[in-house]
Amino acid sequence: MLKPLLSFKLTMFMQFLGIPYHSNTMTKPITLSLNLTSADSSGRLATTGNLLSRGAFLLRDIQFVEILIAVVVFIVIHSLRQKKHHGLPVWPVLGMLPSMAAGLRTNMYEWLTDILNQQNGTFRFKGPWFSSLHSIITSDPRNLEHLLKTKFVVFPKGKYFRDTVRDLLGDGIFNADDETWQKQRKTASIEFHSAKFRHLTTDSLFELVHKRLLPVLESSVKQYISIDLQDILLRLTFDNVCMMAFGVDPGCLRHGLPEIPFAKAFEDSTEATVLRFVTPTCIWKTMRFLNLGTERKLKKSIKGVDEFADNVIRTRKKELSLHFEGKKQRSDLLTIFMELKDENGQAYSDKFLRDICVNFILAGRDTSSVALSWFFWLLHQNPQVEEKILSEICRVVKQREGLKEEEFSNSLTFKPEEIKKMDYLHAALSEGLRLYPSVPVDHKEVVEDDTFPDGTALKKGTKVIYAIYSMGRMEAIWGKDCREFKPERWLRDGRFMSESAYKFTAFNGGPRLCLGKDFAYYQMKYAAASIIFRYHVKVVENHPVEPKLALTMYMKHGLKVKLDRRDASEIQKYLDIVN
Ligand code: HEM
Repeated sequence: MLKPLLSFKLTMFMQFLGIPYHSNTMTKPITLSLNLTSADSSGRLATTGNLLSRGAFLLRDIQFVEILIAVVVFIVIHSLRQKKHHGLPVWPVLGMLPSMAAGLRTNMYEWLTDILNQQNGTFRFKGPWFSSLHSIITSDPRNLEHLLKTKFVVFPKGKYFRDTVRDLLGDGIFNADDETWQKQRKTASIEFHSAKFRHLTTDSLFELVHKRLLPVLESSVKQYISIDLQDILLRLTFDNVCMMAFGVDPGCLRHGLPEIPFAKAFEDSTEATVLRFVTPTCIWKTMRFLNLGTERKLKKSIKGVDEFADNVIRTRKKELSLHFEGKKQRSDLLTIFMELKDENGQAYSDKFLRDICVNFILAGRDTSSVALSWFFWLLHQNPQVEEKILSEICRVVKQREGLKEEEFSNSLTFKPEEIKKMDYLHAALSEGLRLYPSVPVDHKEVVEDDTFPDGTALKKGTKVIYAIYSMGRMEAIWGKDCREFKPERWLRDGRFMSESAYKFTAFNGGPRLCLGKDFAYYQMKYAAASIIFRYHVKVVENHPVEPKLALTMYMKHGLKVKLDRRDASEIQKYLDIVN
């Protein structure tokens, strides 16, 4: 890089003097002065003077070049030496951006994990001068407890996060702080714990699994074709969460797997939003202003999301205003929030209602489906875990009173209390989430000077990123076998034992602990048990599996699998074992 630049400069000056010069013949200054003396003998004094001054200029220039080389070498060595202290080289002007760019081209989360491991769990990312990328990145459970619980008020989501995702998430729960957040959290929390809402969600899941998911899977078996399991699971959870949020079934999961414009718009908008986090703010804001590139895509996809939401809100308002006698009472979030009033006694605006629903869809759609995708991939590599899950399913169902053996057929359905008893499955899903958390990194902002328990000083305005993915791969937290898939680490005497939320942060912790955690486990366990009981899920050979850079941890190339139906003798084997 440096050599061509210098040789280009020398070539220019040689040409200026009229001396033939090739970059590979680094002519020494002495040779040059000899040439100048021989030119003197021709008696042309003016030319000689000219040449002498040109020569002096050249010598000065060569000194300049040498100084330049020395400065550049110094900068390179100095920047590289910073790696020891800061975890990464720190370049003038660009800070750590070149290393981050390289990290983005590989597996970003593994790249981050390596640095955090070298830096004892916390490091300071220095972005380019005047950029918004400076931050503290941590995976230390002590710091997590401090920021998520002990000093919760000092670490809100903050202005940077809110500004970055506002176009998509508005003032919805994921993107709100203070009263706006509290209000939504309180209402949604009451709702999530109400029996009516639980029935709505479990009933809708039951219908989706038995009337849509299993028939779609069965049809792939009959046709001997492979399917993208991640896509199918995303459709399942999308339909399920739209029922919870809007009370509307978009019908993504059905035969033929149709492309639903709302689902597509939703996916595109989350993808384009996440790119803002790795782009200096001034650049994406300029792109947004000029309606260019990813910002143009974002604008278009948000329009698609808004159109769907506006339509549902308008229809629901009309429906509620009619007050049909004897009409079945709806218990979705949209209806609940529509019936509430704000602090001035006014109904919530359509925009706010849209924000609430979009945030819940984001919360409930991508998280459980990507968690299940990674889980099935891990099962494929750990068949002994799959066997233990199947054995547990058979043992739990066998405890049913008056059970007949023919019930162990393709039409078996699980009862909610049976799902609860499946501790090993619960442990296996938790283990999957430890290694592949659906939200791999999360973000906070410091609103007053503070210090982390590990001694890191935090200035007001600092951004803090907690690396949930990396936490699952820290020997200091999980021991030497931290990279192994071992559901047993979650069990004591066969019972599931939960871990501290600051060590296992897949569901966040403190006052902002995931509101849908219990439902998510139920949903994942129900879907997983229903699939595992009927099929072996085999990942197609050589299918590439790697995470995609997004708000949630998608598999970049989906999960191509082929299903094999389990035969009755296999189930019988497990029934005999449990007998
Ligand atoms: C495996 C499944 C899930 C995982 C791993 C998960 C994880 C998380 C995480 C990490 C957060 C914190 C996000 C943040 O503050 O930046 C969160 C918040 C939240 N989750 Fe979940 N989630 C899951 C499923 C669900 C489901 C199914 C729902 C409901 C439909 C849900 C509803 C929420 C809500 C409403 C919040 C916001 C809480 C708040 O800010 O007060 N989640 N979840």
